[in-house]
Amino acid sequence: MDIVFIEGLCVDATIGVFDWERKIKQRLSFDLEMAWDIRPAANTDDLQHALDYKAVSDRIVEHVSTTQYELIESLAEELSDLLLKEFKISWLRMKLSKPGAVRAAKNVGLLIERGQRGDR
Ligand SMILES: Nc1nc2c(c(=O)[nH]1)N=C([C@H](O)[C@@H](O)CO)CN2
Repeated sequence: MDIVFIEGLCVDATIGVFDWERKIKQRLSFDLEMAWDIRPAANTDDLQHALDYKAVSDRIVEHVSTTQYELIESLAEELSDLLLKEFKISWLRMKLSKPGAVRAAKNVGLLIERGQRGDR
């Protein structure tokens, strides 16, 4: 299976478990790998047959900037679920980074895989 990817998609979000976090925006960053057979798009040279990384990126920005969660786990789960359904993606790997969360760390976050990868 082929992969369509998005790296370093940054969105400012209201997210966190502490009261002060509800009053500010914090930068989140997303790296996504999404299973997709690219041959129909390649054979037709038609975006209709491609997994449109711009449309996926726009959807992520819209969802993250219009919702509020305490845990990044909740956001990751909801977002991966809606991407799988809305874009008919069979499998994805999502790295969700909250780089400002721990002062002593360069980065913290989650790496999740959802769906069925299919043929490898
Ligand atoms: N596994 C998680 N651990 C923590 C989270 C989280 O969302 N998932 N969140 C926090 C705080 O909101 C933190 O980001 C503030 O510094 C702590 N641990």
